[in-house]
Amino acid sequence: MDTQNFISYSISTFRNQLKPNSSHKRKSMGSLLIREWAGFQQFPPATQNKLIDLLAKLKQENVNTLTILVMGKGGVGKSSTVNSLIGERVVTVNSFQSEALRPVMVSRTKGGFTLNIIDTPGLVEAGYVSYQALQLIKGFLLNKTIDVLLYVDRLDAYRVDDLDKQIIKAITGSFGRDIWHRSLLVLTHAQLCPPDELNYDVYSSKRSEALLKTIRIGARMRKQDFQDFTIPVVLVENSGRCNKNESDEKILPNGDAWIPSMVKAITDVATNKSRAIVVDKKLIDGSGSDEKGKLWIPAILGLQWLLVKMIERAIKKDIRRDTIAKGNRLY
Ligand SMILES: Nc1nc2c(ncn2[C@@H]2O[C@H](COP(=O)(O)OP(=O)(O)OP(=O)(O)O)[C@@H](O)[C@H]2O)c(=O)[nH]1
Ligand SMILES: [Mg+2]
Repeated sequence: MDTQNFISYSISTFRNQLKPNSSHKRKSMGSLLIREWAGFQQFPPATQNKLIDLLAKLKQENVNTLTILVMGKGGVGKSSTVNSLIGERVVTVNSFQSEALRPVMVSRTKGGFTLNIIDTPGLVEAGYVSYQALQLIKGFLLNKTIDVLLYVDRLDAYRVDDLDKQIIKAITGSFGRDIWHRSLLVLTHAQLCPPDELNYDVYSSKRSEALLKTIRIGARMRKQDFQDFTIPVVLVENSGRCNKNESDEKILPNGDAWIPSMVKAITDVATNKSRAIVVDKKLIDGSGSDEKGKLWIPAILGLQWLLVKMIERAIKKDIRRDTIAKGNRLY
Protein backbone atom coordinates (compact mmCIF):
# COMPACT_ATOMS: atom_id res chain seq x y z
CA MET A 1 0.00 0.00 0.00
CA ASP A 2 1.59 3.37 -0.97
CA THR A 3 1.53 6.40 1.35
CA GLN A 4 -1.46 8.05 -0.35
CA ASN A 5 -3.51 4.86 -0.14
CA PHE A 6 -2.45 4.32 3.44
CA ILE A 7 -3.63 7.84 4.39
CA SER A 8 -6.98 7.31 2.61
CA TYR A 9 -7.35 3.90 4.27
CA SER A 10 -6.62 5.35 7.76
CA ILE A 11 -9.04 8.23 7.23
CA SER A 12 -11.83 5.94 6.02
CA THR A 13 -11.28 3.52 8.93
CA PHE A 14 -11.40 6.44 11.30
CA ARG A 15 -14.54 7.80 9.60
CA ASN A 16 -16.26 4.42 10.21
CA GLN A 17 -15.34 4.59 13.88
CA LEU A 18 -16.81 8.09 14.02
CA LYS A 19 -20.25 7.14 12.68
CA PRO A 20 -22.95 8.75 14.85
CA ASN A 21 -24.63 5.50 16.00
CA SER A 22 -21.79 4.64 18.40
CA SER A 23 -23.58 2.40 20.86
CA HIS A 24 -22.68 3.90 24.20
CA LYS A 25 -23.10 7.45 25.42
CA ARG A 26 -20.47 7.31 28.16
CA LYS A 27 -17.20 5.54 28.61
CA SER A 28 -15.58 4.80 31.91
CA MET A 29 -11.87 5.63 32.23
CA GLY A 30 -10.90 4.67 35.75
CA SER A 31 -13.01 6.82 37.99
CA LEU A 32 -13.41 9.49 35.30
CA LEU A 33 -16.55 9.42 33.19
CA ILE A 34 -15.90 10.72 29.72
CA ARG A 35 -18.88 11.58 27.57
CA GLU A 36 -19.33 10.94 23.90
CA TRP A 37 -18.68 14.13 21.90
CA ALA A 38 -22.36 14.82 21.18
CA GLY A 39 -21.69 18.45 20.24
CA PHE A 40 -19.72 17.24 17.23
CA GLN A 41 -23.02 16.52 15.45
CA GLN A 42 -24.01 20.17 15.93
CA PHE A 43 -21.31 21.30 13.52
CA PRO A 44 -22.39 21.62 9.86
CA PRO A 45 -21.36 18.56 7.75
CA ALA A 46 -18.62 20.57 5.99
CA THR A 47 -16.98 21.35 9.35
CA GLN A 48 -17.50 17.77 10.60
CA ASN A 49 -15.70 16.39 7.55
CA LYS A 50 -12.72 18.71 8.03
CA LEU A 51 -12.51 17.85 11.73
CA ILE A 52 -12.68 14.11 11.01
CA ASP A 53 -9.70 14.43 8.67
CA LEU A 54 -7.75 16.38 11.30
CA LEU A 55 -8.55 13.82 14.02
CA ALA A 56 -7.47 11.04 11.66
CA LYS A 57 -4.14 12.82 11.15
CA LEU A 58 -3.68 13.05 14.92
CA LYS A 59 -4.39 9.35 15.18
CA GLN A 60 -1.73 8.65 12.55
CA GLU A 61 0.75 10.49 14.77
CA ASN A 62 -0.40 8.29 17.69
CA VAL A 63 -2.06 11.22 19.40
CA ASN A 64 -5.20 9.73 20.96
CA THR A 65 -5.70 12.30 23.70
CA LEU A 66 -5.37 16.05 23.56
CA THR A 67 -5.44 18.21 26.68
CA ILE A 68 -5.94 21.89 25.94
CA LEU A 69 -5.48 24.58 28.58
CA VAL A 70 -7.33 27.87 28.05
CA MET A 71 -5.97 30.97 29.83
CA GLY A 72 -6.19 34.73 29.58
CA LYS A 73 -7.60 37.83 31.24
CA GLY A 74 -11.17 37.89 32.56
CA GLY A 75 -14.05 38.34 30.12
CA VAL A 76 -11.99 37.92 26.95
CA GLY A 77 -14.05 34.94 25.73
CA LYS A 78 -12.25 31.90 27.17
CA SER A 79 -15.41 30.01 28.14
CA SER A 80 -17.21 31.00 24.94
CA THR A 81 -14.28 29.61 22.94
CA VAL A 82 -14.43 26.33 24.91
CA ASN A 83 -18.16 26.07 24.11
CA SER A 84 -17.52 26.83 20.42
CA LEU A 85 -14.83 24.14 20.22
CA ILE A 86 -16.94 21.47 21.91
CA GLY A 87 -20.11 22.49 20.05
CA GLU A 88 -22.12 22.49 23.27
CA ARG A 89 -22.72 24.98 26.06
CA VAL A 90 -20.54 23.17 28.57
CA VAL A 91 -19.14 26.06 30.62
CA THR A 92 -20.79 29.23 31.86
CA VAL A 93 -20.44 32.45 29.90
CA ASN A 94 -21.11 35.71 31.70
CA SER A 95 -21.46 39.17 30.20
CA PHE A 96 -21.36 41.28 33.33
CA GLN A 97 -18.90 39.80 35.78
CA SER A 98 -15.99 37.44 35.93
CA GLU A 99 -17.66 34.09 36.19
CA ALA A 100 -15.27 31.18 36.61
CA LEU A 101 -13.81 30.93 40.10
CA ARG A 102 -11.93 27.72 39.59
CA PRO A 103 -10.72 25.66 36.62
CA VAL A 104 -13.09 23.22 34.96
CA MET A 105 -12.11 20.31 32.72
CA VAL A 106 -14.51 19.14 30.03
CA SER A 107 -13.79 15.77 28.40
CA ARG A 108 -15.34 14.35 25.26
CA THR A 109 -14.53 11.23 23.27
CA LYS A 110 -15.06 10.27 19.65
CA GLY A 111 -13.88 7.16 17.81
CA GLY A 112 -11.19 6.42 20.42
CA PHE A 113 -9.99 10.01 20.54
CA THR A 114 -10.32 11.98 23.79
CA LEU A 115 -10.44 15.76 23.94
CA ASN A 116 -9.91 17.44 27.32
CA ILE A 117 -10.36 21.19 27.55
CA ILE A 118 -9.55 23.06 30.75
CA ASP A 119 -11.31 26.40 31.18
CA THR A 120 -9.77 28.68 33.81
CA PRO A 121 -10.64 31.83 35.76
CA GLY A 122 -9.38 35.18 34.45
CA LEU A 123 -5.80 36.02 35.41
CA VAL A 124 -6.47 39.60 36.50
CA GLU A 125 -7.90 40.81 39.80
CA ALA A 126 -8.40 44.52 40.53
CA GLY A 127 -5.96 45.55 37.82
CA TYR A 128 -3.15 43.19 38.85
CA VAL A 129 -2.10 39.66 37.95
CA SER A 130 -4.07 37.27 40.17
CA TYR A 131 -1.46 34.96 41.65
CA GLN A 132 -4.32 33.32 43.58
CA ALA A 133 -5.98 32.30 40.29
CA LEU A 134 -2.61 31.05 39.00
CA GLN A 135 -2.07 28.98 42.15
CA LEU A 136 -5.54 27.46 41.75
CA ILE A 137 -4.81 26.63 38.13
CA LYS A 138 -1.44 25.07 38.98
CA GLY A 139 -3.00 22.98 41.74
CA PHE A 140 -5.74 21.80 39.39
CA LEU A 141 -3.20 20.83 36.74
CA LEU A 142 -1.02 18.74 39.07
CA ASN A 143 -0.19 15.40 37.41
CA LYS A 144 -1.77 16.47 34.13
CA THR A 145 0.01 16.98 30.83
CA ILE A 146 -0.76 20.09 28.81
CA ASP A 147 -0.56 19.46 25.08
CA VAL A 148 -1.68 22.89 23.93
CA LEU A 149 -2.20 26.29 25.55
CA LEU A 150 -4.79 28.64 24.09
CA TYR A 151 -3.80 32.12 25.24
CA VAL A 152 -6.97 34.14 24.68
CA ASP A 153 -7.39 37.89 24.20
CA ARG A 154 -9.67 40.12 22.16
CA LEU A 155 -9.04 41.20 18.59
CA ASP A 156 -11.09 44.35 19.11
CA ALA A 157 -8.87 45.76 21.87
CA TYR A 158 -6.49 48.36 20.57
CA ARG A 159 -3.76 48.47 23.16
CA VAL A 160 -1.29 46.20 24.87
CA ASP A 161 0.08 47.43 28.16
CA ASP A 162 2.30 46.48 31.05
CA LEU A 163 -0.41 44.27 32.57
CA ASP A 164 -0.36 42.07 29.46
CA LYS A 165 3.40 41.70 29.87
CA GLN A 166 2.99 40.88 33.57
CA ILE A 167 0.45 38.14 32.74
CA ILE A 168 2.83 36.55 30.23
CA LYS A 169 5.63 36.80 32.80
CA ALA A 170 3.45 35.10 35.41
CA ILE A 171 2.46 32.27 33.04
CA THR A 172 6.12 31.78 32.08
CA GLY A 173 7.14 31.80 35.74
CA SER A 174 4.53 29.17 36.54
CA PHE A 175 4.88 26.75 33.66
CA GLY A 176 8.28 27.52 32.16
CA ARG A 177 9.21 29.20 28.89
CA ASP A 178 8.57 25.99 26.93
CA ILE A 179 4.83 26.46 27.32
CA TRP A 180 5.01 29.04 24.53
CA HIS A 181 6.23 26.36 22.11
CA ARG A 182 2.89 24.67 22.73
CA SER A 183 0.75 27.79 22.43
CA LEU A 184 -1.71 29.46 20.16
CA LEU A 185 -2.75 33.09 20.41
CA VAL A 186 -6.55 33.11 20.14
CA LEU A 187 -8.21 36.44 19.37
CA THR A 188 -11.97 36.61 19.95
CA HIS A 189 -14.54 39.15 18.76
CA ALA A 190 -13.07 38.72 15.30
CA GLN A 191 -16.15 39.88 13.40
CA LEU A 192 -15.30 43.53 13.48
CA CYS A 193 -14.94 46.52 11.23
CA PRO A 194 -11.42 47.80 11.82
CA PRO A 195 -11.09 51.47 12.85
CA ASP A 196 -9.73 54.18 10.54
CA GLU A 197 -10.88 52.21 7.48
CA LEU A 198 -7.95 49.85 7.90
CA ASN A 199 -8.07 46.66 5.85
CA TYR A 200 -9.25 43.68 8.00
CA ASP A 201 -6.15 41.57 7.45
CA VAL A 202 -3.81 44.53 8.02
CA TYR A 203 -5.61 45.40 11.27
CA SER A 204 -5.59 41.75 12.51
CA SER A 205 -1.92 41.30 11.80
CA LYS A 206 -1.04 44.59 13.57
CA ARG A 207 -2.97 43.49 16.67
CA SER A 208 -1.41 39.99 16.52
CA GLU A 209 2.11 41.38 16.11
CA ALA A 210 1.66 43.68 19.11
CA LEU A 211 0.54 40.76 21.29
CA LEU A 212 3.23 38.39 19.99
CA LYS A 213 5.85 41.02 20.80
CA THR A 214 4.41 41.28 24.32
CA ILE A 215 4.66 37.50 24.66
CA ARG A 216 8.29 37.60 23.50
CA ILE A 217 9.19 40.34 25.95
CA GLY A 218 7.10 38.95 28.83
CA ALA A 219 8.58 35.48 28.40
CA ARG A 220 12.08 37.03 28.08
CA MET A 221 12.77 35.26 24.82
CA ARG A 222 15.53 36.45 22.54
CA LYS A 223 14.34 37.66 19.15
CA GLN A 224 16.28 34.83 17.50
CA ASP A 225 14.69 32.12 19.71
CA PHE A 226 11.28 33.58 19.01
CA GLN A 227 11.88 33.53 15.27
CA ASP A 228 12.86 29.86 15.40
CA PHE A 229 9.27 28.93 16.13
CA THR A 230 6.06 30.79 15.49
CA ILE A 231 3.09 31.08 17.77
CA PRO A 232 0.09 30.59 15.48
CA VAL A 233 -2.62 33.22 15.71
CA VAL A 234 -6.23 32.10 15.46
CA LEU A 235 -9.16 34.47 14.99
CA VAL A 236 -12.44 33.48 16.58
CA GLU A 237 -15.99 34.82 16.51
CA ASN A 238 -18.06 33.16 19.24
CA SER A 239 -21.16 35.29 18.76
CA GLY A 240 -24.35 33.56 17.61
CA ARG A 241 -24.60 36.35 15.05
CA CYS A 242 -21.39 35.23 13.33
CA ASN A 243 -21.70 35.23 9.52
CA LYS A 244 -21.88 31.87 7.74
CA ASN A 245 -20.84 30.58 4.33
CA GLU A 246 -23.00 28.59 1.89
CA SER A 247 -22.07 25.39 3.78
CA ASP A 248 -23.46 26.89 7.00
CA GLU A 249 -19.99 27.23 8.54
CA LYS A 250 -19.23 30.22 10.78
CA ILE A 251 -16.89 32.56 8.92
CA LEU A 252 -14.75 35.60 9.64
CA PRO A 253 -15.01 38.82 7.61
CA ASN A 254 -12.16 37.47 5.42
CA GLY A 255 -14.26 34.38 4.56
CA ASP A 256 -12.27 31.91 6.68
CA ALA A 257 -14.29 29.11 8.33
CA TRP A 258 -12.67 29.61 11.72
CA ILE A 259 -13.59 26.44 13.67
CA PRO A 260 -11.75 24.03 11.34
CA SER A 261 -8.90 26.58 11.08
CA MET A 262 -8.57 26.65 14.85
CA VAL A 263 -8.62 22.84 15.12
CA LYS A 264 -6.02 22.65 12.34
CA ALA A 265 -3.76 25.09 14.23
CA ILE A 266 -4.26 23.07 17.46
CA THR A 267 -3.37 19.87 15.59
CA ASP A 268 -0.20 21.47 14.18
CA VAL A 269 0.94 22.64 17.62
CA ALA A 270 0.16 19.27 19.21
CA THR A 271 2.40 17.54 16.68
CA ASN A 272 5.15 20.17 16.42
CA LYS A 273 7.85 17.98 18.03
CA SER A 274 8.25 20.19 21.10
CA ARG A 275 7.56 18.50 24.43
CA ALA A 276 4.16 18.69 26.10
CA ILE A 277 4.15 20.37 29.53
CA VAL A 278 4.06 17.83 32.34
CA VAL A 279 2.74 19.55 35.45
CA ASP A 280 4.46 17.75 38.31
CA LYS A 281 5.26 18.68 41.90
CA LYS A 282 8.62 20.14 40.85
CA LEU A 283 6.98 22.52 38.40
CA ILE A 284 4.29 23.51 40.92
CA ASP A 285 6.91 24.25 43.59
CA GLY A 286 8.75 26.47 41.15
CA SER A 287 12.06 24.61 40.88
CA GLY A 288 11.24 23.20 37.47
CA SER A 289 9.96 26.43 36.01
CA ASP A 290 11.52 29.81 35.43
CA GLU A 291 11.08 30.71 39.08
CA LYS A 292 14.67 29.62 39.69
CA GLY A 293 15.35 33.27 40.57
CA LYS A 294 13.62 32.53 43.87
CA LEU A 295 16.74 30.63 44.95
CA TRP A 296 18.56 33.98 45.12
CA ILE A 297 16.11 35.43 47.62
CA PRO A 298 17.96 34.26 50.82
CA ALA A 299 21.31 35.53 49.44
CA ILE A 300 19.77 38.91 48.51
CA LEU A 301 18.13 39.20 51.95
CA GLY A 302 21.48 38.37 53.59
CA LEU A 303 23.24 41.05 51.55
CA GLN A 304 20.53 43.59 52.44
CA TRP A 305 21.00 42.76 56.15
CA LEU A 306 24.78 43.26 55.86
CA LEU A 307 24.27 46.59 54.11
CA VAL A 308 21.85 47.83 56.80
CA LYS A 309 24.33 46.79 59.52
CA MET A 310 27.18 48.65 57.76
CA ILE A 311 25.07 51.82 57.43
CA GLU A 312 24.00 51.53 61.10
CA ARG A 313 27.63 51.21 62.18
CA ALA A 314 28.65 54.22 60.04
CA ILE A 315 25.84 56.35 61.51
CA LYS A 316 26.77 55.37 65.09
CA LYS A 317 30.43 56.23 64.35
CA ASP A 318 29.35 59.61 62.97
CA ILE A 319 27.23 60.37 66.03
CA ARG A 320 30.09 59.35 68.34
CA ARG A 321 32.52 61.59 66.43
CA ASP A 322 30.00 64.47 66.58
CA THR A 323 29.54 64.09 70.34
CA ILE A 324 33.32 64.07 70.97
CA ALA A 325 33.74 67.18 68.80
CA LYS A 326 30.92 68.98 70.68
CA GLY A 327 32.55 67.96 74.02
CA ASN A 328 35.93 69.31 72.88
CA ARG A 329 34.31 72.62 71.92
CA LEU A 330 32.71 72.92 75.43
CA TYR A 331 36.06 72.69 77.13
N1 LIG B 1 -19.27 39.36 19.97
C1 LIG B 1 -18.55 38.46 20.65
N2 LIG B 1 -18.77 38.30 21.97
C2 LIG B 1 -18.03 37.38 22.62
C3 LIG B 1 -17.05 36.58 21.98
N3 LIG B 1 -16.48 35.77 22.90
C4 LIG B 1 -17.08 36.04 24.07
N4 LIG B 1 -18.00 37.00 23.93
C5 LIG B 1 -18.84 37.62 24.96
O1 LIG B 1 -17.96 38.16 25.95
C6 LIG B 1 -18.49 37.97 27.25
C7 LIG B 1 -17.50 37.21 28.12
O2 LIG B 1 -17.31 35.92 27.56
P1 LIG B 1 -16.78 34.68 28.41
O3 LIG B 1 -16.65 33.55 27.47
O4 LIG B 1 -17.59 34.47 29.64
O5 LIG B 1 -15.35 35.22 28.82
P2 LIG B 1 -14.31 34.55 29.83
O6 LIG B 1 -12.96 34.90 29.35
O7 LIG B 1 -14.61 33.11 30.00
O8 LIG B 1 -14.63 35.33 31.16
P3 LIG B 1 -14.25 34.90 32.67
O9 LIG B 1 -14.57 33.46 32.86
O10 LIG B 1 -15.11 35.79 33.48
O11 LIG B 1 -12.80 35.20 32.84
C8 LIG B 1 -19.82 37.23 27.05
O12 LIG B 1 -20.85 38.19 27.02
C9 LIG B 1 -19.68 36.59 25.70
O13 LIG B 1 -20.92 36.40 25.06
C10 LIG B 1 -16.86 36.78 20.57
O14 LIG B 1 -16.02 36.14 19.91
N5 LIG B 1 -17.63 37.71 19.97
MG1 LIG C 1 -15.09 32.00 31.71
